[in-house]
Formats: sequence, C-alpha cells, structure tokens
Amino acid sequence: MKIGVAGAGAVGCFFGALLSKAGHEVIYLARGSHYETMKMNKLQVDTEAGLLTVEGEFTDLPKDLGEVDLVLFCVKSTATKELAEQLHGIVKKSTLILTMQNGVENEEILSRIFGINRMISSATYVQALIESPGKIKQRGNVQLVMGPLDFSIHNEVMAIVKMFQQAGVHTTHSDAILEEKWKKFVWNATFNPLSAVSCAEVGEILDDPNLRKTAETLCMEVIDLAIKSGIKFDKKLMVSQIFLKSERARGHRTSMLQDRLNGKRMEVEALCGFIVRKGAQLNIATPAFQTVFSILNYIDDKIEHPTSIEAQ
Ligand SMILES: NC(=O)C1=CN([C@@H]2O[C@H](COP(=O)(O)OP(=O)(O)OC[C@H]3O[C@@H](n4cnc5c(N)ncnc54)[C@H](OP(=O)(O)O)[C@@H]3O)[C@@H](O)[C@H]2O)C=CC1
Ligand SMILES: CC(C)(CO)C(=O)C(=O)O
Repeated sequence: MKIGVAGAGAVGCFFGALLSKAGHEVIYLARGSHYETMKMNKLQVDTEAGLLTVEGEFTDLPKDLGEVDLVLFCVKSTATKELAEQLHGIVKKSTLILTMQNGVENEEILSRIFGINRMISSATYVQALIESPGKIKQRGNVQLVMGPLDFSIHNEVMAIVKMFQQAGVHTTHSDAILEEKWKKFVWNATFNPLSAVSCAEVGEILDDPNLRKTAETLCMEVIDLAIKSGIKFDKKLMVSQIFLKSERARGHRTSMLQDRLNGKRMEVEALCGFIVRKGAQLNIATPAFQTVFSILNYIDDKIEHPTSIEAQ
C-alpha cells in the first residue's frame, strides 16, 4: 500500500517510520527545517524499542501525494481545513483518509471535504515529539483504536488495522470510533488546557488540591457535553476512569503544554473552543471551559503569535 503522511511531525513520522520499516512505500509531507533535515540526513526516530533510521521519500509539496492509497492525516487541528482543502484536489477519488489527530471535530471537517465514505478515524495513544529537526522521540506505550465513519469501508479498515498490527503497533478495530474518540477527548480536555494554563505536568495537577478540583470540574463539563451529544457515558464511572488513567501519566507534559513551551500554536479552538461552542448549541453550561478558553486564546493570539493575527 502506498501511504502519504500529511504532515510529517511527531505522530506522523513515528507511525510512518514503523510502516516504512514494515516494507510499505511511505511519502512524508513536511515543511521548514524539519523537512530539509529529513531530506538531507534521513528521518531518525528514537523509539522506546530503539533507534530507527528511515530513508523515505520526503517532500514539501502536497501534489506529490497524488498517487497514495491512504493518507495519515497528522497535522495539528489548527491546520486541518487548510491542508485538507489542498489535498482534496490532489489525491485519487479512492484514497482513504485516516485522521490520527486529537479532538472530535476534525472528523466533521474532513468528512465535509473528502466525503464520509473515505474517512477513518483513530484514537491515537502515543507520546511523541519533534526533538530537533529530522529527529522524533517516542516513549511509553503505543496503542491505536481505529474505525470507519461509514460502514461501507469496513473491509478496507480491517486491512489497514492488520497493516498497523503487522508493523508492530498494538491496534484494535472499533465500530463505534466516535465513542472511542470522545473517551480520549475527555482525557485531553481534562488535562491539556489546564496544563497549558498552569505549566503543570499531569502529576502536579493531581497533587495540587485547587488544580485537581478544576480538572474535576472540567472533566464533568465535557462529560455532560459528550452525553448530550449522544455518547453513552456513565458520568461517575467515566470521571473515576479518567483520574485513574491519569495516575499512569504523572510525568507527562501534555501536547498542548509542549506546544506552549515550544512557542507553537496550541489546539485551543479544537479543545476548549469546540466545547464552548457545542455547549452553547446544546444548552450545556461550560463556565470552566469558557474561563480556560479565554485565557489560552489570549495567550495564543495576543501574546505568543500577535503577528499572525495582524496578517489575517
Ligand atoms: N505528539 C503526541 O504525542 C500526540 C499528538 N496527538 C495529536 O496528533 C496531531 C498531530 O500532533 P503532533 O504530531 O504532535 O504535531 P506536530 O506539530 O509535531 O506535527 C505536525 C507537522 O505537520 C506540519 N505541517 C502543518 N501544516 C503543513 C503543511 N501545510 N504542509 C506540510 N507540513 C505541514 C507541521 O509543521 P509546522 O511545525 O511548521 O507547523 C508539523 O511538523 C495533533 O492533533 C495532536 O493533538 C495525539 C496523540 C499524541
Ligand atoms: C496524553 C497523550 C500523549 C496521549 O496520547 C495526548 O494525547 C496529549 O498529550 O495530547
């Protein structure tokens, strides 16, 4: 199978590298110094299981993904619409799109652009980062839960699940993938924005009584929203599962905190903005998210990236 990685950052390069090593033809779409370093010196992935050096095909031109059968869609949610619109006119009509992103709104945006019958989604459990241009670091357990948004591509998805399994990734299939995504979203919504506001690791949030209380409030708000959106969660059980799971991630700096510390745009809109907007639509109160959203949005737009706003 010919696979395109769009864009090839931490998550895309990690999974792309495993598929390359398993013998698949993988083309990596990246940009900037990360792209230039990979093109010149190959891709290096420092995984929990050892160092991988990948001699893939690297490009900074979306048009080079024209012949792929599957796109691993791995940009930050801030770039979803822009890159999807570029790729839509380029990839084949039969190309399947697998979003490995956090959040629960990318599926909707991508389905609108590519059509729901080409869409696969995964709840992506991995801890990876771009350590320096051309070099990815991954630590901890890796797991994918994958499923189609439309049942008509069930068989194709089963083949892709098998492909990831054969590449050594613990991958399972789900016919209720949006439920799986919401489960992960509840965890991310509980910890990512709060960690980005406070610059605290997950363990520090758990140990500080005030931060912990705020995390619990955020968790309950997002679960109420999930339930009102049609996801079948038991609220009490879900809260206890989220906090139990977080005990295993005590030393983790969430991806949103990493983005803030690295001066990158945070996925504020895809997490907090979505929750506030959807809450207003469905008549679910989300005051804690509104507070965190206003602070993070201000930090992201006015303090960290003031010029990108002026340029719009
Ligand atoms: N990192 C992690 O451990 C996890 C991340 N996730 C989710 O996965 C998604 C991806 O995260 P992650 O891999 O960390 O993000 P990264 O920022 O590391 O990777 C995205 C890459 O895509 C590049 N890119 C963006 N737009 C384009 C474009 N138009 N053309 C070419 N390249 C482009 C970015 O470049 P540039 O930097 O220049 O913008 C960046 O290198 C997010 O939704 C995240 O929340 C989920 C689980 C774990
Ligand atoms: C917790 C983790 C690493 C899970 O994959 C994540 O999704 C994030 O930090 O955003």
